[in-house]
Amino acid sequence: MFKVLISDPISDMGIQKLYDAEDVTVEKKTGLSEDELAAIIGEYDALLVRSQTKVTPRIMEAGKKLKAIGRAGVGVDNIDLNAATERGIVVINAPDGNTISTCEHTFAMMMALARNIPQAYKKTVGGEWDRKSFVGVELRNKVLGVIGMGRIGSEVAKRAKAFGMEVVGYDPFLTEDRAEKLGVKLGTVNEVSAQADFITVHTPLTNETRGILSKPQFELMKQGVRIINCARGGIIDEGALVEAIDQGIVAGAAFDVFVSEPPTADHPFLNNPKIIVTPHLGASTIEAQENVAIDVSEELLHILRDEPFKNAVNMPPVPANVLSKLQPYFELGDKMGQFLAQMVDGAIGEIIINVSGDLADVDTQPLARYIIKGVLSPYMGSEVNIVNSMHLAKSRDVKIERQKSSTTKGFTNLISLTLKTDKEEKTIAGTLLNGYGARIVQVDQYPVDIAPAGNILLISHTDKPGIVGRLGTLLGTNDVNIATMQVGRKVIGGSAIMVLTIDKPAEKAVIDEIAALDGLTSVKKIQL
Ligand SMILES: NC(=O)c1ccc[n+]([C@@H]2O[C@H](COP(=O)([O-])OP(=O)(O)OC[C@H]3O[C@@H](n4cnc5c(N)ncnc54)[C@H](O)[C@@H]3O)[C@@H](O)[C@H]2O)c1
Ligand SMILES: O=C(O)CC[C@@H](O)C(=O)O
Repeated sequence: MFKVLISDPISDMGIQKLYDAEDVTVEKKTGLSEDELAAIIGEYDALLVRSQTKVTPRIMEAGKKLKAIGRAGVGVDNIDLNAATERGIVVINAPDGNTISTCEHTFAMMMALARNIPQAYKKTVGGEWDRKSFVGVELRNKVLGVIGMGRIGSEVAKRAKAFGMEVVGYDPFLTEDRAEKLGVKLGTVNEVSAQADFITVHTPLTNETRGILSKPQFELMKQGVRIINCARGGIIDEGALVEAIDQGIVAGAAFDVFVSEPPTADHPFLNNPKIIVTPHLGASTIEAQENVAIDVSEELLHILRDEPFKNAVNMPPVPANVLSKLQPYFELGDKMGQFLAQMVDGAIGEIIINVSGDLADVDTQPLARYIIKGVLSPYMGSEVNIVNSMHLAKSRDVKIERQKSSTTKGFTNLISLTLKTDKEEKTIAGTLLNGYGARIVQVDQYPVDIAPAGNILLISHTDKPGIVGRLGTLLGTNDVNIATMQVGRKVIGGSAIMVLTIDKPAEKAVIDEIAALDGLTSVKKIQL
């Protein structure tokens, strides 16, 4: 008999399958402190949570029998995934069940914003009959900017079309084809910022998306733009938004999520009459809570019964003989993926992985999972992992090709990675060097020797005197210390690259200054 503990309020209808299962007993104990949970978790085979329970390494250490942790929802920010993976605990989530509810909440926020409903309600119930202060705007014929066109963003776009809005969207995975099918015009973040009357964000919170709408974007926006965030706090810079409201650029904003939740009483959003707020209610509908509970309960039963399951967000088992050959290359593969994903421009359409040497003797799928996780993680953050990376890439129509070849170019083993986007095709190669560890040994056609870690600047330029000096001076002036520097070229005076590792990330303004140097073709900031 398996024992399942439910430690957050979760829809009873949704977990009926667990109650009905003859091989499962279910106990509900909500509101437990970490101490209380740690004291009892040892009895249970599975734990089912929403977002309140923090499943820390200590809880997992105490959960000696734990086989699975289920999250009734999308974000697994409250579960320590590394600790779960280390202990072989499968973590599953329910990514689809709350899409529509969150999309509808976004629309509710957009309409409340357009018609000042919360503000008007407050005055009316306060006894005032004020019709002059709350003249709104129509959605029809307005431009909606959608940043992040995944599950929720795409549903929002569809509904906006029905309201007669024009939609302009940005997502690194949004190809021309898919955009056309959705009736969405493609744009960059800055283009979306400049064109939209309403802007809504639907990305995860990652290094790339943190502050994706900040001061420079607000400065590009139309006077009177309205902003909505029902995704994650921090995607829109909270301080810059308040400033843009004060400057009259932003007419109003609607937020369901905050950098820190719940926000403190002095949070600037709470006393601003132009900002409407809800307490992270996107997924709070009867239907969504039922859907996510059904999805996660079914998956938990599969895991407990050793049946195949799909929505794991951490690690699957790999046969020992395959693991021993591939494991040393997992981290390199992940870093190569992150490196190349930050190097390319455009929407990724194809990932080609080529291995040679001993690595070619085994099934390289587990390694490919790490590489693809690396490729997707700058866009998807902690949502992507080695269990779901292939699935996520394929579900976004990204073609994956695994090849084997006999050319190791003098190395014992070589991994070569190519990304094809709608704009370009780029390749890097990496290996493990005896005594030196992981190295990227080729970037495009140039031989290099880069440890894939820390802050890297990758610069394409024309090979001519003075560039290295000007760049060094510029970085020095901006207090950016160069740790290592390499240059590579094909012919004297031709195209060349420079790879610098620097001691701290370069600010956007510094990158812009570098890009403006005479002779430079491109500069890419890579963070590993
Ligand atoms: N308010 C709530 O209660 C609630 C409920 C559900 C989901 N969410 C949040 O909503 C967000 C979207 O959820 P989803 O289910 O649509 O996820 P999803 O994975 O289907 O879509 C996210 C999209 O963001 C894109 N993206 C990643 N980096 C980007 C970047 N730099 N610029 C533009 N786009 C980028 C991805 O390519 C992907 O298509 C998540 O943050 C999720 O946690 C909030
Ligand atoms: O209401 C919840 O459980 C949070 C939902 C949402 O933020 C998610 O990531 O699924």
